[in-house]
Amino acid sequence: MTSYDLIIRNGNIVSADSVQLGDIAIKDGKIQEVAYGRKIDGDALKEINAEGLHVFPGLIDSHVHFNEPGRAEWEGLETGSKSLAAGGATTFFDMPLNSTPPTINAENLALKKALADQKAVVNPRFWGGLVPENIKDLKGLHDNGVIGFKAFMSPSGIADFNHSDDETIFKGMKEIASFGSILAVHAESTVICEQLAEEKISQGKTSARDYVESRPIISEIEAVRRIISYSEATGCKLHVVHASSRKVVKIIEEAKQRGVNVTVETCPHYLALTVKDLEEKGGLAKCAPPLRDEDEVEELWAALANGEIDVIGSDHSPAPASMKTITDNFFEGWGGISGAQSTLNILLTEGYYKRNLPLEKIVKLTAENPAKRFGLSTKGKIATGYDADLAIVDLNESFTLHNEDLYYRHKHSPYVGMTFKGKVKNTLVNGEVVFENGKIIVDKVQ
Ligand SMILES: NC(=O)NC(NC(N)=O)C(=O)[O-]
Ligand SMILES: [Zn+2]
Ligand SMILES: [Zn+2]
Repeated sequence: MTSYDLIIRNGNIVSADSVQLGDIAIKDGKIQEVAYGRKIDGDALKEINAEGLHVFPGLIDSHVHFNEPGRAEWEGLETGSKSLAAGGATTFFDMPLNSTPPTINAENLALKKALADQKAVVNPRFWGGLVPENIKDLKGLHDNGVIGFKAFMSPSGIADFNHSDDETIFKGMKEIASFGSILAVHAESTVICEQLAEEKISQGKTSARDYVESRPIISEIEAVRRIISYSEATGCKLHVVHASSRKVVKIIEEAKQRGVNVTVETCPHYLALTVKDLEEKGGLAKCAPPLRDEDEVEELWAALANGEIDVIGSDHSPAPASMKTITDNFFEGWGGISGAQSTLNILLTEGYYKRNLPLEKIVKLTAENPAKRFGLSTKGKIATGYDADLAIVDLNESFTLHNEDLYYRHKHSPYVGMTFKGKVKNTLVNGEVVFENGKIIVDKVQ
């Protein structure tokens, strides 16, 4: 009898504090042994020779919108999860909105879970929503295993997911704190964004730059300050998603220092793209908060290097091409970027290669930190007893991203045409190879 299901030999194993040569043995979906600097004895049903390659903990993408049920024509759990696997991600947290019905009660959560069980090729997890109508449903969502709750402080762009006024947020946070869960927020100020947009539009100012100026950094800062105060008043754990600027991160940093239980996410697009890209690529690069200028991008990289940011999530928020085509009015068209497949590519090319961001930091931001923050006790690390969720990467291989390389339902992305260094060769989910030689080789996660 063979000792293991799989042995990965001679890979450079990347953890949050080191990169070391070693072997990894896997059985029953779990990592059985990690041997640094020596060979694992015993045999296996399959061996992968990882000589010259790097083995990362699979990415945990804590922020995707896969739109199913109800809006699968925008993406779907199958295409969305396949794109993650192709990019080295092994777990996703699906946001409660852009699916219909949205995940705002236990019944709707059950619908989404059942579909993910049939279709996802990586591990699915779910956020519940906090909306003005569902305070009474939060506990039921929690009891059914949501990661936490997501609220919008400004309009979400989706009719069946209302944004939360301050009363809702405060009440919701008290409730969420009562069972020890966490609130994730889209933090932009409704007052600032709406009034500035109204002004611009009434003056016929609708360029990319006008759109960006209608959602300024101060609008994020104002909302973040307010929600931090609510967190301090209620004791509710807080996670600020998609911070677009280090100035926002600084506010969160100060709160952390006072002992507030708050973390912050940024996204690959704020690290790889600027307002210029929005001007050039149009709707493909439209999101909210919007892309910023180059100096902000560099500051965000500095914040990453300095450990001020906790998590990188893709905020993959796809839509059909027709909704991403903007001719002259940037206030029209879907706000959301298709990018889930490229997170690691961007961190390696723009981070590791261009700005000396250590591989260890990439592991922290994409695996170890999200696992810790959101209570995935068997994920995020390459260590004995952990789930065998892994990405094997050739750091020396370069490629240019083409539309046809994308697994998304709609094969467009602002990253198409970019040349990346570092290519995912294999992705393993629960010990099973799901992506190999450029192809997805399973139908669903085991
Ligand atoms: N309805 C959305 O998917 N919105 C998303 N859109 C972005 N980020 O542009 C988000 O996370 O706010
Ligand atoms: Zn958002
Ligand atoms: Zn989002």
